[in-house]
Amino acid sequence: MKPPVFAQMLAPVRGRLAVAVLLQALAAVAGVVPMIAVSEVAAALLGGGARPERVWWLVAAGTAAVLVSLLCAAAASTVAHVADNALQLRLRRDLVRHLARVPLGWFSATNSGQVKKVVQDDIHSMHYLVAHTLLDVTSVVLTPVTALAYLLGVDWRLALVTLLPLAAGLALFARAMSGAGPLMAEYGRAAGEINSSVVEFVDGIAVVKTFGGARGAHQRFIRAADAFHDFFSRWSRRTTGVTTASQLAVSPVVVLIVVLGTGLAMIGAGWMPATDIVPFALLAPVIPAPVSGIGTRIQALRGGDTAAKSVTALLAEPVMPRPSDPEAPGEGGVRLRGVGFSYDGAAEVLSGVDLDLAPGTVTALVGPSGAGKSTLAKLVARFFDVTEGSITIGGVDVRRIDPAALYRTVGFVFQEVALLRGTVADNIRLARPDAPLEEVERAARAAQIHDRIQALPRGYDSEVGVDAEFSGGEAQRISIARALLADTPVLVLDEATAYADPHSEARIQQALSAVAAGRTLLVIAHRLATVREADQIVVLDSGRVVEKGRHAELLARGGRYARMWRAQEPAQESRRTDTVVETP
Ligand SMILES: Nc1ncnc2c1ncn2[C@@H]1O[C@H](COP(=O)(O)OP(=O)(O)OP(=O)(O)O)[C@@H](O)[C@H]1O
Repeated sequence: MKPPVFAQMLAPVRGRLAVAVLLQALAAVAGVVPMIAVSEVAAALLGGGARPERVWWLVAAGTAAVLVSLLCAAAASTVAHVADNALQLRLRRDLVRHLARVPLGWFSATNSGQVKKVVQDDIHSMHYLVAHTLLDVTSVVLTPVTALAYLLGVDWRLALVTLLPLAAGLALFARAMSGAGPLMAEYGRAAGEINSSVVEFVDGIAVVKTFGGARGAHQRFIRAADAFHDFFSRWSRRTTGVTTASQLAVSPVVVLIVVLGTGLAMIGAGWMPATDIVPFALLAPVIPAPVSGIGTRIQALRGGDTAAKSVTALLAEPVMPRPSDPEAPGEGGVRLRGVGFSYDGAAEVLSGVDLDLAPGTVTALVGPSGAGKSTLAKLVARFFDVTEGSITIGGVDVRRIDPAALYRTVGFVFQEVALLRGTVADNIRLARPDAPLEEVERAARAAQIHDRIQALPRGYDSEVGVDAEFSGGEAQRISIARALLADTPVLVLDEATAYADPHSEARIQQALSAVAAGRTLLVIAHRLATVREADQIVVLDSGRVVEKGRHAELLARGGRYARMWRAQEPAQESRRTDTVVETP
């Protein structure tokens, strides 16, 4: 049988955990000693002829054992928590180090959710396992074993009888759990269905209500809740009886009835002295007690193992190879030769793309949705590595450039702007934390956002999310200021389509014109009106370059671009006054 994954993960702190488990074992054994002492005292007193000094010795031993047990348990918990801290620190460091090396493009919304779950929830599950469950299991096993060992010494026959309720409890528990695997999977499915229908309902409530679908979405939730209820009723009907019988079998009353009944019969038959019943009355209920908490402990161990598997899987995500002998990116443009790319190794998203972005020029990428525009743009900033061909900057392959140097060379302005917690100035300074405020302001002015920032209560020191809230268009202009300050010679930008307000849009376009000055710009354009003046327009379709040229040339050619232009023409007319991304 393969050892559980968490066992391998605990290897670095195995020594400390062994010490913690040993201390807990001492605590568990010492915890039984006072009960043994009391039963010995009681037996001695009941039997008559007890020597006072023996009784005092027993009292002293019992008291000392209580102290030892408490101290050992506290020490075990401390050592386990220290081990847990060390493990968490190590895992978090490993995760951060690893995540810094996976391709940037890997961080899609889904994967970011996965990272959040692993770093927060799974590491927490592992904390529970390392700092609590292992010690808990140790005492739950050793306490009854110690009690049983003592009782075997008193009277082995009656000691074996104390095992009967334990055996019955375990057998009933096993019966309740037989076939639980598929049922647990069904439980997971039913609970998941409820969760997703609630999320769907809440997330989409505006859309759902506007389009009159509230009833439908509501129905889905009600159906999921009903299904969960049905499942739960079936589960309860199937297991409640057996689980209750199992709990009853190990309850102190039943244990005492069985053990004392048998004991009294044995005394009556003259098989054992009457005083020997005392230790059994005190210690027998301890023996089957662990059965009542077995379910939660198995659950905790399983949870820890599942969490360890997720952490292992995240640590196994392929990383981007780093150049062993990196080169500095050369001066000059960006060149793509025979570029092919596939996300899954099967479906080709890009193939045979040849493209030259001459220094200081604007290249617009256009094409239908899903043509591969964003993918191509991301390859330039090495969010992923090409599957075929090569991308060079100033003659140096991007794979041979140190990532930090690459990010100083290629900047990105996304449609989805991420403003981080911190001051507005820090947000603009992201790439150059030491940039003086004058430069920050100059960038903000060029990005058409300076006045808005000045109007905030604390100006550039206002905190995003605290006393600075920005609209989508404003946030985009901040990200443009960020790109201006970063001052990368190559800039990739995903043109915003979301900001329909003409005023905001015109200001974004002005800001983009400032960005274009003197830079090699690759812009993903959704509206052709914004790229009329580009030095080069590249039309992508199904991952291939189907046309390339300037606006007038492409129109005159009457091909794909001309058709797209005509299709968008009414929109172009209404936006004719827009500023475009102009060549400097
Ligand atoms: N992270 C990803 N994993 C797998 N497939 C992806 C991923 N991102 C994009 N794709 C797929 O690659 C193809 C090209 O997508 P891409 O986003 O590059 O197109 P696009 O031209 O930018 O589209 P749009 O204009 O709609 O943004 C699509 O079929 C898309 O489903």
